[in-house]
Amino acid sequence: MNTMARSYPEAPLIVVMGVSGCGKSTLGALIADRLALPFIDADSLHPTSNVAKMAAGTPLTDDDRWPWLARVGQVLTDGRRTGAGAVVACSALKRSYREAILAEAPGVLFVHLNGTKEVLSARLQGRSGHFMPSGLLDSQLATLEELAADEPGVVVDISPSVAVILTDAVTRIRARLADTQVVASADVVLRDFTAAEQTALCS
Ligand SMILES: Nc1ncnc2c1ncn2[C@@H]1O[C@H](COP(=O)(O)OP(=O)(O)O)[C@@H](O)[C@H]1O
Ligand SMILES: O=C(O)[C@H](O)[C@@H](O)[C@H](O)[C@H](O)COP(=O)(O)O
Repeated sequence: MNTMARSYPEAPLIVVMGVSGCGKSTLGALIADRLALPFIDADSLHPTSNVAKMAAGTPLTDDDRWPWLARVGQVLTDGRRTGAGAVVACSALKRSYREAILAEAPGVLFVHLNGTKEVLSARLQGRSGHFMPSGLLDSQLATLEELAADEPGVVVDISPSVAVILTDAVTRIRARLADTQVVASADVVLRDFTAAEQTALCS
């Protein structure tokens, strides 16, 4: 295993963002593993009323999302306070949502998983056992305000395989963290895939 350790002044706080089906849960967990950080899926932070609403095919409103975004901010703040850092999968569709997260947890780096409607639709069609219906994709795309160049973050194309996206994301994150020193109070171990992990991801 090729391992690289680096000291940072603060624990990394990363939000993996984008519309439903872009790969936040899948890639968020893998990015967290690669950066040796805890992973939290913001799907689990929604109140049951939000989940019921989405499951019934109704898009959330700002008023539905604000309390949820506050919980996301709290989880990130906890990651900062404990020194553990955090990777959170959270759609964070609008700039105002990202600004609210940043107000709560300054220093967050956003990783926007960006893809075409065709790719997103295919990924959602292939997913089972999730409360979010694929029919909400249009509303998600209409709500999305893409990560702008003046926001703290990186944009990653989701069309390739999970393994390729992961390598791209981690490379961009490492570069940004090295540039901005946004990260980790303790040593953060950034490791490459083992051969077994590569095989599993590419199968
Ligand atoms: N690069 C990829 N190639 C193929 N399938 C993918 C890729 N990324 C994610 N998936 C699949 O697409 C679906 C949506 O991914 P998921 O992580 O649940 O997205 P999100 O959390 O953003 O809604 C899942 O079934 C997942 O396994
Ligand atoms: O703001 C929203 O409308 C929701 O939070 C949505 O964007 C989010 O993505 C859901 O939690 C669905 O879950 P998946 O993104 O995992 O499909």
